Amino acid sequence: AAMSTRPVRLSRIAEQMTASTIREILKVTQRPDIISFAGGLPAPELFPLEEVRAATGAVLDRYGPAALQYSTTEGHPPLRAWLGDRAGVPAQNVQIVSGSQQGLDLLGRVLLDPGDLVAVENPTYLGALQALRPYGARFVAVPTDDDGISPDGLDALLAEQPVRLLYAIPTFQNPTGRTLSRERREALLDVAERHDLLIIEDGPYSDLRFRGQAQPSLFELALARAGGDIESVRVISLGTFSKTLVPGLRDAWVLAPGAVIDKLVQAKQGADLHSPTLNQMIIAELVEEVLPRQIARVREAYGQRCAAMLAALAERSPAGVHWTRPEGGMFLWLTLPEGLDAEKLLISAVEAGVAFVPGASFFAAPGEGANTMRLSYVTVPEDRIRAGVGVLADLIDQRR
Ligand SMILES: Cc1ncc(COP(=O)(O)O)c(CN[C@@H](CCCC(=O)O)C(=O)O)c1O
Repeated sequence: AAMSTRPVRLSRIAEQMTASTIREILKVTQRPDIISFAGGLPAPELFPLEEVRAATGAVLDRYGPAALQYSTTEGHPPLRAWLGDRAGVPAQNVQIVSGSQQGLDLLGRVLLDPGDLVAVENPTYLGALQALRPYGARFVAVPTDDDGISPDGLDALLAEQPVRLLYAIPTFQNPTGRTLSRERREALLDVAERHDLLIIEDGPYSDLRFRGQAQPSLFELALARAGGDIESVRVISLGTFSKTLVPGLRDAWVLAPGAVIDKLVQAKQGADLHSPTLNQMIIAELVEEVLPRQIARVREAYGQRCAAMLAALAERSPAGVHWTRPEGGMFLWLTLPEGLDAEKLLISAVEAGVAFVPGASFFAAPGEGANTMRLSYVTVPEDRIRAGVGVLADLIDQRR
């Protein structure tokens, strides 16, 4: 029968899929009056709109119809070459993906077997949990402290459990805003080498430093240890233009050994054939001049907005609440007094016109982090940051 009232039977993988809390909250925060500290959405008023308009014209003039035609899965050659040069790797070790979110999905597909143990920070980026879970990943939390991943804790974990890979955000971590020190990065690589551990380093915020000392990525350190030979590097690097240029063009990349890139290409052929041709060409047009200027602009603005949020929190210092002090990135992480439920707080906060992401969704283990929450300080201007923090502080104090 072509028609039926029986529900369509979904796959077992589909059954394991969950919604992204951030994406669900974003639907609510479309209301213009909402002060949203929820999504890690870059400040829209800082987008290089005119530069994108000019780049689009230049690309269409230069490439004509080819800019709108199918293109190769690996990605736009000038963009891969630029990224390869910047990372010190051959262009064939650079794979363009439609957002680092697609990079996570494709890496899950080519690296994970059902049941594989994936070590993650606790808390970690919920989009990684969402991307990897359908491939059968079982998550195990790496011991972390106020300074991020504990290399000794990871060493102990690896001695006990057959971890398939570590997924980490060492620089301006999502959701905590923490950054691993240089010595922890070195110690982490020592532990990884000892256990032959594969690391996926996700670094969307690495360029957004507004305080403190710049740190080399795990990938850079591992490439140096390998004498520049990426084929023997066991850190796969994810990067994106979403946080430094614009997120809506969905342009990001993966740096990996050739064997992984070859499989990513095949997985991507099956997923979407290639990333949008025009978008890649526009980004390639912007990387030389506009990107450095834009990075300087957003660092300045985000540093001011972070300072505004920290000042508002310090001023109101809601009783029993503590928070992280990021050196860069987009987020800070609040821990509420025990017993205070951030998901309940969100309901009254949205009624009062403020949104944030409750922390529980960032924990791989269910039931953890009920009294935690993530605040993004980049999307709204400073006066609305102060107002929004005031509303949250009042709600928290009322719940004391
Ligand atoms: C650690 C980490 N890895 C990958 C991504 C996805 O970035 P892409 O735009 O796919 O390159 C992100 C972006 N996460 C933001 C944006 C999600 C925005 C959204 O779901 O609309 C957030 O946590 O709010 C990230 O934080």
